[in-house]
Amino acid sequence: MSERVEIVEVGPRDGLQNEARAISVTEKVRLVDALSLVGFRRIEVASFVSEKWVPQMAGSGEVLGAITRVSGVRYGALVPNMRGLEAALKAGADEVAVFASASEGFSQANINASIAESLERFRPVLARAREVGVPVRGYVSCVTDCPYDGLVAPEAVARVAGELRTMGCFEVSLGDTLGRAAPERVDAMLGAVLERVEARALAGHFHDSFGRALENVSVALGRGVRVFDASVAGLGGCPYAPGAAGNVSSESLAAFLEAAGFEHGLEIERLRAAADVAVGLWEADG
Ligand SMILES: CC(C)(COP(=O)([O-])OP(=O)([O-])OC[C@H]1O[C@@H](n2cnc3c(N)ncnc32)[C@H](O)[C@@H]1OP(=O)([O-])[O-])[C@@H](O)C(=O)NCCC(=O)NCCSC(=O)C[C@@](C)(O)CC(=O)[O-]
Repeated sequence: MSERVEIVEVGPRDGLQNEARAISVTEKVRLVDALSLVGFRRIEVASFVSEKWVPQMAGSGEVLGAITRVSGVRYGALVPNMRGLEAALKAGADEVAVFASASEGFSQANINASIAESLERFRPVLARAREVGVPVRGYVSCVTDCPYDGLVAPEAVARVAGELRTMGCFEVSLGDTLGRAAPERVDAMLGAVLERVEARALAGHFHDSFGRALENVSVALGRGVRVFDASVAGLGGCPYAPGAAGNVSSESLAAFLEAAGFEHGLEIERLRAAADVAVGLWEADG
């Protein structure tokens, strides 16, 4: 039997947070419901951040309340602080994610805090989530390149990833936020991170601005990473990373993994149907 690689669907969050127009709760729910039938074990559907900072994620509580939950699927949400965590718990998120950066410039631009301040902010979030039995994922953004500070040193990524893991994150997702990473730099970054975090607790999160995301997935597979984030129809980007395109598309990642001899557990026809729903959102965008 071939080895399993998990694709974590992040389109409803990472994708829609960057859309130009306001997407209604009904439209978001339609997309999540289509994705729920595909076979993903985890779908990131919400973000409990300031509506002033990211207006596109308004209504996240309503989205979590209105989706048709499918057994075996964990529905996740981003939380930047305790307030976000409490809102996510109230809305019934099955998993939450805190998000840090390996570069100071992006940390300030994205969450108005230094890296050290952000990690301190996350400690009580992890403690409270542990109390109520909700798993916490940790993101590290800008793992090779930062839109404000330029190149990021592998050791800086390893430090933040190690802190998040030590704090209790069950998984650390390494984000090439700009989609600018060259495979050899991803390899060097992973070499440093693996000194502190075991491969089974890592995920790869590659944006595809320059068409190199799948090469970077390949490098990470070679390093033992077996979880990758992807976005249906390649939706997305980050409002605080100018010029960044969406994540690698879930469809191309599934095809790539299949060709490389891995099992992903997704039903391709249903994935295509969900991609049609996502493309419909763009078309409505004009
Ligand atoms: C962290 C803050 C809130 C700090 O924002 P701040 O201005 O420093 O802090 P604040 O405490 O003064 O809060 C500002 C306002 O937000 C409210 N507020 C405070 N907390 C919350 C909350 N949880 N939910 C809702 N509202 C909140 C708070 O009440 C206040 O409202 P006001 O008094 O002005 O009316 C802000 O910077 C923020 O929301 N940033 C989020 C930015 C974001 O979501 N970026 C995109 C996601 S990260 C990403 O895309 C990278 C990733 C994960 O995909 C991986 C990758 O690709 O690299």
